[in-house]
Amino acid sequence: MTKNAPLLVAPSILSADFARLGEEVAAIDAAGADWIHLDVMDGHFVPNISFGPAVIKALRSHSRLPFDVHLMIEPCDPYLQAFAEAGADHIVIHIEGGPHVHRSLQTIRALGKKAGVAICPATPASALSEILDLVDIVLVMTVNPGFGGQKFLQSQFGKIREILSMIEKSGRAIRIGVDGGVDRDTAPMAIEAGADFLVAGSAVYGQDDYAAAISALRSASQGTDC
Ligand SMILES: O=C(CO)[C@@H](O)[C@H](O)COP(=O)(O)O
Ligand SMILES: [Fe+2]
Repeated sequence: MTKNAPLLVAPSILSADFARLGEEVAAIDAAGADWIHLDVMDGHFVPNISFGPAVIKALRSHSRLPFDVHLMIEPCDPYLQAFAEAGADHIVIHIEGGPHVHRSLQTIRALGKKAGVAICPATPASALSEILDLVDIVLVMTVNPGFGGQKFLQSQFGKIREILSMIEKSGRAIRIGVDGGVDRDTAPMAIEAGADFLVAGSAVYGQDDYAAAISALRSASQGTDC
């Protein structure tokens, strides 16, 4: 966990009831979420299709919480402005999403949004070394992106630790989160390794009581050294 960073919980609406998305966003806001995580999938970078800027724009009026938009699309550059205008507060792109990630991060910052980079399980931490000065958020994928409800890959713990150490050396206030398979069993280990925010889809929307589910994840930081 990065210094002085309280643990944040970002439920992913990928596991929400898509027929009632507005209500589902308002419900996790009321249940104590810190950020709303919105997974955008294109059927090309990942083998699934979710939703785009029009849906995000329609959801914007249902919560004032930061919209944390995880773009699993390739290319992303032609759409960054549309996501910014739709109401994204954070735009998280993939380090594997194209040859010009540096430029895409510059564009996100120029749009006045927090810039994030996500890293797939097969990509080493060292891939981040040349762009860390441009990011506010690092999202470590603890599943292969594309679907909710997958099993947390414990092989990623070493990478979380390595990225935390890179962040500490940079001296910048960069948030580091985990995404995929996060639940009350895996959250404490992810936090112990260095995560300071948790993205969780099924572990929140799969429960009847969203507030209890969020609070169970938040309390996962108790009992760790953080
Ligand atoms: O980005 C992704 C999947 O690609 C995630 O944000 C999922 O939505 C997380 O779902 P769970 O693994 O928590 O069910
Ligand atoms: Fe995600």
